[in-house]
Amino acid sequence: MAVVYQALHRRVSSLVCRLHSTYVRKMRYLNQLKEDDSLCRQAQASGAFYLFHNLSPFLQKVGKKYLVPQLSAAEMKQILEKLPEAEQWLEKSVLIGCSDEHRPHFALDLGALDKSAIESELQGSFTDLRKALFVVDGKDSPLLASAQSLLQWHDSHQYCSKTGQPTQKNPAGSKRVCHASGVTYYPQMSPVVITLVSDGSRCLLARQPSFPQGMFTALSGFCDMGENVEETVRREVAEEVGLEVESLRYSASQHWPFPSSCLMIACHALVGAQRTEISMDTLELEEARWFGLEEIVEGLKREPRSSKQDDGSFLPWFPPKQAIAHQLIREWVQQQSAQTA
Ligand SMILES: NC(=O)C1=CN([C@@H]2O[C@H](COP(=O)(O)OP(=O)(O)OC[C@H]3O[C@@H](n4cnc5c(N)ncnc54)[C@H](O)[C@@H]3O)[C@@H](O)[C@H]2O)C=CC1
Ligand SMILES: [Mg+2]
Repeated sequence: MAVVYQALHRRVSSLVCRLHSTYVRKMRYLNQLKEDDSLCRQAQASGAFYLFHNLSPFLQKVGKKYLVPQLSAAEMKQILEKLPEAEQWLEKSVLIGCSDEHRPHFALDLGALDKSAIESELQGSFTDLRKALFVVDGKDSPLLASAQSLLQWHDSHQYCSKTGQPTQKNPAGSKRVCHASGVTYYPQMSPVVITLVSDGSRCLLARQPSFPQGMFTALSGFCDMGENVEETVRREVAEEVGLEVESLRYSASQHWPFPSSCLMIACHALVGAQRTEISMDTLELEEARWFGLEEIVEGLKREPRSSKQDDGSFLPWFPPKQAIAHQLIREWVQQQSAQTA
């Protein structure tokens, strides 16, 4: 009876599944792979693999374009067969998504192998993520960022912080377990607010000494334990530029892999038009100032390369479109342009 019931249940589930959209089916499949270890191991055999070497993604340059190649499990085995424990290597991979046709995608770091040997065999190069994100196709940047963050998290959570014993990852890489203490560790992100402060007609941008010359961006800061987003925005703006936020509006969010997996929560904030005198935190910032609409529009057009002046100074430029700061600045321009039209 139980067998009949299970068969019926499977049939109904598969019928219900077929009624769902491609997106829903894909998300359910990915969740199954995270929960079902043997299904995930089987999926590796038909998977596509993205390669990293010490957290730098593998790219191929074709003409002027940088491609992010996917390798089949068979191609992976060819590369790995030169290693003593080839099978165990595939186990180190982490699940990072799947195609609409349910071909699972994995990322694998081959940091223990000779980098130049792989590069010449596969005709490409392992490229620092800070460069890779900005040269690949827009749809590939979030994939590289999340894959690298997950690999980085596994790399830095090899041991249980309670017992000091090694932790084991599940095949999908969605968690690590310490079998001695029973503690399960899940990949973590740090929430960070990024705020574009405006006084109604100007916006405030700042730079840290570590930024490339001439680059200004919106104020940012990590959320403290126990804070909500509104409290972090108010505190960070007060700390960094000495201003009081009167109101704020959520814009969008973005996963950001630097320094290690942040969830960037982007907001627009308004300060009183009569209370705009900046008192800058010189420990964190090198410069913070108000920008008018015209200067922002010019800055958005400027390439970092063309920012240097003959006298050695730099004209302001802003983060590229892959960074959520760029989106905040563009939204502010649209809002100002609509107001003045
Ligand atoms: N995608 C984007 O458009 C942008 C992203 N960001 C990212 O936001 C991050 C945070 O911005 P900051 O102004 O530097 O933050 P911040 O103003 O909070 O200052 C950084 C300091 O906060 C402390 N801190 C507290 N929690 C931390 C944690 N979980 N991890 C590391 N440090 C922590 C450290 O002492 C660190 O030096 C940056 O790392 C940057 O990569 C910043 C601007 C634009
Ligand atoms: Mg900050």
